[in-house]
Amino acid sequence: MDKKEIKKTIRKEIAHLKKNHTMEWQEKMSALILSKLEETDQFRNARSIAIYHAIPGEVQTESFINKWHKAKQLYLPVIENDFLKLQPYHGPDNLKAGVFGILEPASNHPVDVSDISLIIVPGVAFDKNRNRMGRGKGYYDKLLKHSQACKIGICYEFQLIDEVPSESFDVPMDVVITESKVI
Ligand SMILES: Nc1nc2c(c(=O)[nH]1)N(C=O)[C@@H](CNc1ccc(C(=O)N[C@@H](CCC(=O)O)C(=O)O)cc1)CN2
Ligand SMILES: Nc1ncnc2c1ncn2[C@@H]1O[C@H](COP(=O)(O)OP(=O)(O)OP(=O)(O)O)[C@@H](O)[C@H]1O
Repeated sequence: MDKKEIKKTIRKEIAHLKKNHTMEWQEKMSALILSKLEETDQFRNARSIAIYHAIPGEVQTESFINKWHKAKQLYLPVIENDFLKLQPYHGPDNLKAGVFGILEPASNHPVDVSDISLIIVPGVAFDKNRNRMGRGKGYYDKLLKHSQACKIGICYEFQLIDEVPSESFDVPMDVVITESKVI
């Protein structure tokens, strides 16, 4: 199997594992994961932080976004012509459903990625070398390529696998956080 095929198989396996976890479980674990994130120096020192608005099965970020958006400048991804742009988050009333039904900021003032000091990255799976794979569209790879920011991947423990088949364009994380460890 080539790397693309292996990634496809992993995506199916993780999607299957996600079905075993209720939203209640996800909310509880997400709170644990995000409390570990809050304890990192990278988070404490960051003023401008990119995060994502979660969909079911991902580490749930809504309470965290509400908690921090006044103390830090938060940005959320918006898909524009097959590229991710980071738009400032101005509160829950300023969101609209974008492609794939993910909530995105409605305003259009994208920030330069070089102005962001920390990017919280979602992923389908990560490994102990902090390699990451996503949903297979390369959106985050293309965004992270242009960024010097600290990149922190967050996921549930069941999304940590032995080895993500990393390809030349995959950008590794600086830190990966699950409910039971910080890698
Ligand atoms: N919460 C969140 N926001 C994000 C991302 C993400 O992974 N999570 N993205 C990271 O790139 C971008 C959106 N990328 C996406 C890429 C593909 C699919 C997708 O293929 N959806 C399938 C089924 C869902 C699945 O893969 O399980 C579909 O709609 O048919 C969804 C989002 C930007 N915003
Ligand atoms: N830096 C890049 N420049 C151009 N194309 C890229 C780049 N990175 C990835 N791609 C393209 O995107 C496709 C998907 O890549 P990959 O499977 O690594 O996505 P992913 O990491 O799972 O997705 P995502 O980053 O959206 O979460 C690749 O086949 C590649 O052609």
